[in-house]
Amino acid sequence: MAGEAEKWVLMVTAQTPTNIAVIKYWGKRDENLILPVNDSISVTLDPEHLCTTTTVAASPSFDSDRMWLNGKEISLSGDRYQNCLREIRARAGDVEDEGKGVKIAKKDWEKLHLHIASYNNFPTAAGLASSAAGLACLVFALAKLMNVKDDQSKLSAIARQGSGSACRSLYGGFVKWVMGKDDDGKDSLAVQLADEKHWDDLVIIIAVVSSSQKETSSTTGMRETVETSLLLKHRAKEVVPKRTLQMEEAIKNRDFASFAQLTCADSNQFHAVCLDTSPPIFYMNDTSHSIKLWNLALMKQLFSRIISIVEKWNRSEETPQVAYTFDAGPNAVMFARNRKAATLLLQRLLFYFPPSSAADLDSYILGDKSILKDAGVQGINDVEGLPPPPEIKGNIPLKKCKGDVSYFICTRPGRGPVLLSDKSQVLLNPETGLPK
Ligand SMILES: Nc1ncnc2c1ncn2[C@@H]1O[C@H](COP(=O)(O)OP(=O)(O)OP(=O)(O)O)[C@@H](O)[C@H]1O
Ligand SMILES: C[C@@](O)(CCOP(=O)(O)OP(=O)(O)O)CC(=O)O
Repeated sequence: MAGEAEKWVLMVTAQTPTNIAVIKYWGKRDENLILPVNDSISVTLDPEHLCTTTTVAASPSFDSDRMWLNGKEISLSGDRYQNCLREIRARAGDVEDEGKGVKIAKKDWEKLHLHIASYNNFPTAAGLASSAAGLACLVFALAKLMNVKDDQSKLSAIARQGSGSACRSLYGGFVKWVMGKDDDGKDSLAVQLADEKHWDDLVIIIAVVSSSQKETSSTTGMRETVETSLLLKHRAKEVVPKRTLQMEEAIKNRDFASFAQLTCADSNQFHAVCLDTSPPIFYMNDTSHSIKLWNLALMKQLFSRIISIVEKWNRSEETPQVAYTFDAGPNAVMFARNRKAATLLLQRLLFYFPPSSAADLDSYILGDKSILKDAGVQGINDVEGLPPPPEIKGNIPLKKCKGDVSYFICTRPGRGPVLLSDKSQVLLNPETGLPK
C-alpha cells in the first residue's frame, strides 16, 4: 500500500433517497440473507426533501471500523452491517488517488479500517424508511470508495442484506424488488421499472403523525407474521404475483386509476396481514411506550379519517384523485394524480388537520412549499378560512383535528443515489477522519 507513511484519509460522500412501497414487502423466507416471500414495488422519493447523506473513509491510521449516525456513535457489530461490509470488501478493486499519492491494491482493503458518518434529514426509525435510505447509502458510498465494478442491481442485492427495502433505494423512479428463487439470494435484487421523469406529474404528500420510534420493528413484526398468518401465505402466493403485474402495467401506462386502486388495496391488505398475526400488530396506531393511551385511539381515528377523506373525494369524482398507503409507522403517504389534485388535497388536509395554534405554516408544510401557494394558503388565517370540501355537502363534516399531524412533507418521485462533491456536505474531517 503506497502512501502509508503520510497517514492519508481517502473518502467519498453520497446521498441516497428513501422509498415508499406501493406493493408491500412483508415476510422473509430467509432471515439471514433477507429474502422476501413476495416481489414488491416502490416509488423513490425526491432526495431534495428526504434523504440520507453518508461519508465513508479509509485510512491506515484507523484502528477499527466505526460509524456515527446523526452525530452519535453506533455499533457496527450487528450481522446486517457486517454482512454488507464483508460483501463490499470482497468485491473491492484497485484504487489510486494521484493527488494524495495513494495506491490501494484490491487485497489491501481487507486490512484497511473504515469510518462512516451518516445523517438522515428526517426522523430515524419512525416508519419513514430510514433504514432503506441509510443502508442503500452505506453500500453505494462504500462501493464507490472501494472501486467496486458491480452494477446497481448487484449492489442492491448487497444493500438488501442490510435491510430488505434498502435494495429499492439504489434506483430512482419506480422500482421492483424481484424476490428471486435462488437459495443464495443472488437473484433477489432491485430493477428499475421507470425513471423519475417517466411520471413526473405525481405529487406525494406525507402526513407525519408522530416522529417517535415505533414499538414493533419491521423485522420482528414480519417474523411473527410469517410464523402465524395464513393470510400472508395466500397474499404471497395468490395476490401479489397478479397485483405486481397489474402495478407494472399501471406505471408503464401512467394509469392513475389503476395505480390508486392497487396502492390502496395493497396497503390495506398489508395491515390486514399484520392484524392476522398472533399477537396482532397494530402499526397504524401503535407507537412508543411513551405515548399515552388516549393517543393510540387518536392515531386510529386519524388514519381512518385520512382513508375516509380520500375515499369520499375519489368517489365524488369521475376518476380517483388520490391514493393512500401506510407503512409500518404512524405516517400516512398520499399520491395525488397531478399538481391540481395535490393542491385540492392539501386544502382538504389543512381543513381537517389545521396546525396547532403555536405552529407556523412554514414548519407545518415541509418539502415543496410551492403547492401551498397554489392552494392559496399563505398564512394561518387562510387555513382558518378554508371552506369544507364540496363532497361533504349536505352531510355532517368530520370534526377538525387541530394539532394531530406534526407536519406534512410535499414531495415527488425522485432520483437514485448520487456522489456529492460539495465539501460542505462531507460529514468527516478530511485530516482526522472523525466526525466534523
Ligand atoms: N443513515 C443510516 N445509516 C445506516 N443505518 C441507518 C441509517 N438510518 C437508519 N439506520 C438503521 O436503521 C434502523 C431503523 O430502522 P427501522 O426499520 O426500525 O426504521 P425505519 O427504516 O425508519 O422505518 P421503516 O423501515 O418501517 O420504514 C436504525 O436503528 C439504524 O440501525
Ligand atoms: C412495511 C415495509 O416498509 C417493510 C419494510 O421492512 P424493512 O425493510 O425495514 O425490514 P427488514 O428487511 O427487516 O430490515 C414495506 C416495504 O417497504 O415494502
